[in-house]
Amino acid sequence: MNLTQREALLVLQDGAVFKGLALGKIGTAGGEICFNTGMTGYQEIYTDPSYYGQVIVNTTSHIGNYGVQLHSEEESDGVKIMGMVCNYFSPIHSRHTADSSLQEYFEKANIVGIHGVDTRELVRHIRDKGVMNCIISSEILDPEALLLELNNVPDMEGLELSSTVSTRNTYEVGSEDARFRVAVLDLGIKKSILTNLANRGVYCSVFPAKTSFAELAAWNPDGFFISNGPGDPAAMPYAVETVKQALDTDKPLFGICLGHQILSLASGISTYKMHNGHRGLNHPVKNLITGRCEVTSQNHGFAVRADELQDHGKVEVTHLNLNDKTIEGIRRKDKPAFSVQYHPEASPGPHDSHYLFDEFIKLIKQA
Ligand SMILES: NC(=O)CC[C@H](N)C(=O)O
Repeated sequence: MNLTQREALLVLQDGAVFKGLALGKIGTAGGEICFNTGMTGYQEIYTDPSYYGQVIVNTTSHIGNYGVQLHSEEESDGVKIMGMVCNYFSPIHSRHTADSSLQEYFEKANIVGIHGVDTRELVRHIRDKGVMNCIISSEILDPEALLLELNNVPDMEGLELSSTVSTRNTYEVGSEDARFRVAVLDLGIKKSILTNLANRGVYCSVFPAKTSFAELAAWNPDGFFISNGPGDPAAMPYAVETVKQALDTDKPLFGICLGHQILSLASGISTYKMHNGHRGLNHPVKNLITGRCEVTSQNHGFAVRADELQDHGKVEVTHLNLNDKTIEGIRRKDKPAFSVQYHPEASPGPHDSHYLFDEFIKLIKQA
């Protein structure tokens, strides 16, 4: 497949302009600009619903070179990012199991991208200035006009997005004869989380984001799972309320990423927007209980406040990020509930943290 040599532009909210070439669909797209440093797993990243509303910069030097696999490497029912920026975009792919090229995949999903951008320069710029919105276009090549368009891109702070990407209808995953039943609150769940639960003998019922606690409880679960997802956790009082009520049952509860932030909010700890998020596959995290270091997969732009966790009567910190000491995991002292900010399902990423799923099962068995 040949790429066009059509020009494209990336314009940041602060007026910085980067020139490149078009990829994917010809068009215009805006969102919050985020960089992911992972060297593999681009398809899992593009289909992770937590990236909804965001334009992804892949800092790895080659993108597209292994094509895409239609179902096995998708983390949801399709591409969820708003747009993509990279340095070298490969028009050809070589992997005998690939179903198509990334170019074709993006065209079908209506995703606009730009390649040939010096991603090192771009990331240094965002790293220093902090996270901001951006717009990419292969149809409007006037920076001033794009800056005006950028005003229509909503600010991520205060934005509720889970109800847009969550399932419309409740569905089940796993075998009905499984040993345990877990009610999953889908705030934008990745498929591999459900696979990890089902592989451990869990029958999951996956509920839409705005399902009331009464509906979850009526299914008579043995435990609750609160998923990852896009947007600002502080804009989701409905999910915080559901988690508060789930905690009152004293049944085991496990949260990942957005789910971790919601458990924190439900426990009286606030969240904040980070200067830049953590997105990549090699973030070192210290498990404070075992003293071990885990190499983790991460994708978040908000975090929970460390100062509010000091001497907190009901919550203790279980995991710390070794790069910047941000909170990576908590557990309730008074309830069988815990959560992590990073992604133990490791898709894409290292498998160091799979044990957390086992710990959830152990809590359910004990209960
Ligand atoms: N992966 C996630 O669940 C992301 C959570 C949240 N939207 C954040 O950016 O921090």
